Amino acid sequence: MTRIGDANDKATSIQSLENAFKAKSLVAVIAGDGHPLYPIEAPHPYAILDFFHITYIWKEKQIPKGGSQDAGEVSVWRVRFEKANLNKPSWWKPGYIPNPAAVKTREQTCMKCNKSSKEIFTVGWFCLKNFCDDYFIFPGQQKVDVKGLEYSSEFLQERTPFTEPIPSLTPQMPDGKELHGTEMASRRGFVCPLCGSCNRRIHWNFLVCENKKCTFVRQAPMKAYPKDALRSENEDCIKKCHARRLRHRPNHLHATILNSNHLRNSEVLSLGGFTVSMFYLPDKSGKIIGGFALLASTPGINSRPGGPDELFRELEAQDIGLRRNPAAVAGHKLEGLTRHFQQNFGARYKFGVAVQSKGFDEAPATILCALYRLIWAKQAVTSAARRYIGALNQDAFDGDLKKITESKNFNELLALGYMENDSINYHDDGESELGPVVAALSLGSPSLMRFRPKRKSEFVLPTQGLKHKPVYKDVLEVPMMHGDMMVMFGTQVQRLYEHAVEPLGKRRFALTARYIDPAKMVVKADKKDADIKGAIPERARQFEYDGF
Ligand SMILES: O=C(O)CCC(=O)C(=O)O
Ligand SMILES: [Fe+2]
Repeated sequence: MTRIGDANDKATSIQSLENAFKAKSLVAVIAGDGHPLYPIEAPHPYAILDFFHITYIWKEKQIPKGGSQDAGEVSVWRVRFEKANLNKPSWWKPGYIPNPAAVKTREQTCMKCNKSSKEIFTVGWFCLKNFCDDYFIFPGQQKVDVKGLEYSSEFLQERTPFTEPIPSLTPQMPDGKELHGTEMASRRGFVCPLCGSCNRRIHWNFLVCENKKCTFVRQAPMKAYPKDALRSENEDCIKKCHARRLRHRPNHLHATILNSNHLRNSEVLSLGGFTVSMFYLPDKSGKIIGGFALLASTPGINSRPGGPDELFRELEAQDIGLRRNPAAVAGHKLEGLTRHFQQNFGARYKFGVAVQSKGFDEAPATILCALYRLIWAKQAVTSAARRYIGALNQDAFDGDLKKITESKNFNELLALGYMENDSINYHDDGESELGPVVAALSLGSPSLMRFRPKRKSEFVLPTQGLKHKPVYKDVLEVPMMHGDMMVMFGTQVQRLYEHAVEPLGKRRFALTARYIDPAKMVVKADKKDADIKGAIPERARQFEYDGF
């Protein structure tokens, strides 16, 4: 890459550095291992140097690397960082201790702009203010020859004392005593107390140093999430959703219908002990292609033995293997992890992220108990949907929809853990080997689930004045409270809609069950693996659920 024009003065990066310079702020400097001026071999892909302060910012002319002088000069920003604590040895330059008072660069005021500039080059002084007519011109009106400019030794050796207090660069390890384990301070990364490496919070129940040469591991068991914290999160969620529902018509019992034109078909019914809100989702021609059901739980259901209260308390006390997995540029030094923590049970569910999987025979009772609740929910919701569409004209729904009740039992369950501020962005559950029904049980903190049509759905709705407007915004927003379940049905729903989940609290589990068709798996070994891992063990029968 060769720079062909002057650097932008308004870029946020230079503006923030200017602000830090003016405010005399401390800046923690992190160096990547690709830097050609590293005086030692870089110990990590990214290494934290120290706290620095900015002591000079100027714009400098140069001939772009790889270009010739004829190609023209360009101006680039330069920022001088000096280490804040000059008495502390620098690990990247062993043995070097600078003398703060040794040298001072000469400064001179420009006759043209009346601003002072440092004499930073060996060739002598000239104005360094890029807005000045005399910028890069010696006082005698002679242009500075940009080729071969060298910084003066005074400028290189100058040191500016930093007189404000310098805090520690190392944040404190999350304190197991005061925290319950899923708040921001716990979910953030940590600095290894053994080797000093910076680490990401990868595992739900323990901390491990990512430096392969280090052995640091520390258990981080969750404390029981306080009941009153859950209560107040629930109250806040109910208030927030209630206020939003009132702003939209029709005012639905549980959900916010953001586009009533779009969601014309909905009903509320009772299934088992649950109040169930059914929303039937259309394609662009208005035909129902499937739907979404929210099964709202009750305190009675939640507190039954083996019910959501017990499941939540068991999940927070156990280590079921939840971890964050590489989501972006896996294996690269810029690798990004999923926001939420995952563990796959049963057949392996392959989506954008590779998640570790355990067979149902290895699954704890909690998972199998949740699985049977979801199997019940699937059966109850799809039967109700079949009744609803059965009463409609044949051309009001997609023909394939009748098959949903015949779809196979779930053979997979993905457990997700969300800490404070974790979320899952818009996506579909539409991988080709997936069955048409997906069901989830929500435990702990409340959350908001949102649905919107995808661009490819080509939805257009007539709006006022008969102009037609595409719809890609949320059409439905549903709170999922502790103990609630949701069911999505219809393959086309996943093709034309996407959903996102935003937890509104600090500890939530979502257990989502699917059917993954081994016959559609390309690799033979995967099919066998799915058959074995997805078989529900006999001992799980005791968890069969009746809807109450
Ligand atoms: O967190 C949830 O309730 C559901 C998450 C989800 O959409 C998924 O697992 O695909
Ligand atoms: Fe999903």
